[in-house]
Amino acid sequence: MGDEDWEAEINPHMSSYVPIFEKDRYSSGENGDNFNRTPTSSSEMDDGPSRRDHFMKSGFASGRNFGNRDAGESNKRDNTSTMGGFGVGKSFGNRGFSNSKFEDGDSSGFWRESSNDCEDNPTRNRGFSKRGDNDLDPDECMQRTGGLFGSRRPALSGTGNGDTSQSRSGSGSERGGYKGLNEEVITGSGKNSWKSEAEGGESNDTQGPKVTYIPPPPPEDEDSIFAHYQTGINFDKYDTILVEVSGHDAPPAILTFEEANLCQTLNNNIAKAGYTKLTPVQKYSIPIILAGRDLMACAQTGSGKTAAFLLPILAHMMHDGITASRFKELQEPECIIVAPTRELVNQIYLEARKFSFGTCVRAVVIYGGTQLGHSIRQIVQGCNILCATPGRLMDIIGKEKIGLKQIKYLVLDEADRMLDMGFGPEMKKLISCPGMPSKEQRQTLMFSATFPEEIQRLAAEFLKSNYLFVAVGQVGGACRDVQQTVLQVGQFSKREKLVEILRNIGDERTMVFVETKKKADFIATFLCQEKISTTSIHGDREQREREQALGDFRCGKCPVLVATSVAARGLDIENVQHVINFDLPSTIDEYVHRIGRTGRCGNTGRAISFFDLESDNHLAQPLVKVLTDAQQDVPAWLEEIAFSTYIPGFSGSTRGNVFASVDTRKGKSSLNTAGFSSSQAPNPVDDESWD
Ligand SMILES: Nc1ncnc2c1ncn2[C@@H]1O[C@H](COP(=O)(O)OP(=O)(O)OP(=O)(O)O)[C@@H](O)[C@H]1O
Repeated sequence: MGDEDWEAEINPHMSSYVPIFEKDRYSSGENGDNFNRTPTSSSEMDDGPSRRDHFMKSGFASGRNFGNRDAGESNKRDNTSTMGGFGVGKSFGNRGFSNSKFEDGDSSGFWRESSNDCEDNPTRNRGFSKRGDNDLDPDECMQRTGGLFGSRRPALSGTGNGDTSQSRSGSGSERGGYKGLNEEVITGSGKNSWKSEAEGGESNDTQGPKVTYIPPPPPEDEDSIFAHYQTGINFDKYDTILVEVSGHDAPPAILTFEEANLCQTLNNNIAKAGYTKLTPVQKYSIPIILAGRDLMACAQTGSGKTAAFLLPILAHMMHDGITASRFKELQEPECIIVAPTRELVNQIYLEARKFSFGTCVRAVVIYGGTQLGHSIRQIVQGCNILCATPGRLMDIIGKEKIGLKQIKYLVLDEADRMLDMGFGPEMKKLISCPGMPSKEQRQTLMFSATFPEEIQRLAAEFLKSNYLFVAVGQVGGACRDVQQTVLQVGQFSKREKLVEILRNIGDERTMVFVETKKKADFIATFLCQEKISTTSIHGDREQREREQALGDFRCGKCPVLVATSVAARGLDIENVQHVINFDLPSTIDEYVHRIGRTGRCGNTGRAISFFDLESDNHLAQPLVKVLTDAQQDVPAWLEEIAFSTYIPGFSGSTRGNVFASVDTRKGKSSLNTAGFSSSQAPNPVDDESWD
């Protein structure tokens, strides 16, 4: 089936929809970036762009709201005749949509696509290469080749075009992604190219289009900085969770913020953030970090790990005195925080900005998919805390905008992810960079909700030997505030079931996880056609689109977000009441992170997972374990599958190994059969479904 067929297939369904648009926040002017416009296109001023084009470019803005927009607003959007979205190119063309009518319940077209496309094949990708989604963020994650700690990316090279996710592995459109509105990219050394923006330019003009996106600055007013959501009814239940600290001479936990003895400004900021009581991970981690110890901390999703490292770091900085920010070509931050996805790193930055409000500590965020010159401009204005994704960080270090000599704190958030074979090579390079203080000279902090054994062992290379290990509850366990349901749903019934559930849910915010980028596009389109306001986020979308999608979801404009694993970790979005695993992930760790997007900070949430007997049996055993540990009902059929697929003492099969229940320094973990964690999978391609 060709591109035209796909267009013919989808167009009739789209024609009746006019998607919603916000005023184009990203167009020229507001962020001072003229490069994102299409210079040859007069169409931004034109009337009457086709509805389909708008739909294609809006990121599936909304089914429900279609029809509500006035033409003037939509006319602001680019009206190129190219359908950059689902319509043409490699996105969906040639993917076998023939005979597939969305309405007629015949999903054969889509599923034929899956089976014909090795990138997406849900069956073939199970286990080892389940992450064959290609949904890595090529700018952050260079793991496709090189194996464990071997990356194709030259250390600190300036050759990698740090500005362009596209340049490393093809443009978004080349890679099959949705290509959104106003996503013009400028290549070469034209007047608008990055080369003219940041000194030094780049040597690889021929490598591909430049990314020119400049994210809009976050709001500066105090109310926005301190905006927060309420803790939930189960917040106090955190106190009952067992905490284990291992390692020598751990300082005692604190019970209140006052005991931490933080400076007044920090205390004010904590109060303004609405924090009155410490969460368990904070009670234990804050004194450990204040005592200068290295730490590996594992606590359930949504339980306040970010503040657990930010507050004591800031307290140290305030206490020791830091150099106030001032313009310098080479900045030497005291703290670097790395995280695996752009959205997460941005979120951490906003937290750092909140807690450092009114101090002279300046936090900066840099991440891929944005203009490199913009990152550099942020840094040279002063930088005490640098929040970064690994790819962009290494580029900036390579460009000698960041010196590492002053680093006192190195934080790996989602540390198991940062150390696995996807990001591990970059992290190894980071700690071997010239100037980076040795582990004896710096404080290294690692946080996650999951910590597989072998990752703990890898982590030792980064940590002082006397590091402390804090385990809040079951390491790798799911948050108990999430009510988990597993339904047996075959591939061919999934869409129908999804629509049924979403209609029952109504307008409540729901994240739908799928396994591939193309499927994310497909399901989002399908839901829009079903008049369910939906947007999507995945690694093939332009950064602008990703941020727009997240914004639309956060504010409730699109209450359904279809996502790949790129959104599985760390994201803290108010009011996400439901997570639906349309496709189960390949690993139990990822399942735990995904469902942790709901039920945060003492609030309750629901997770519904479609279990496909054809492809998900390997997850039965760990799923039963996770459900049982979280005191959830376990369906009898799932127990049966788990029993029939039970592998005594299973560890280290090609699917991964048993996840840790304890600090691995205590010896082999006593539990559990629940593993199949991601980290041991040897094939770097496995990581493609990340960012
Ligand atoms: N002591 C506290 N009191 C009130 N709210 C808190 C407290 N600590 C954290 N929070 C809030 O709880 C939410 C979840 O925190 P955070 O994102 O740090 O969780 P996390 O443990 O890092 O989750 P994940 O494992 O998903 O990354 C945030 O909105 C944060 O502001």
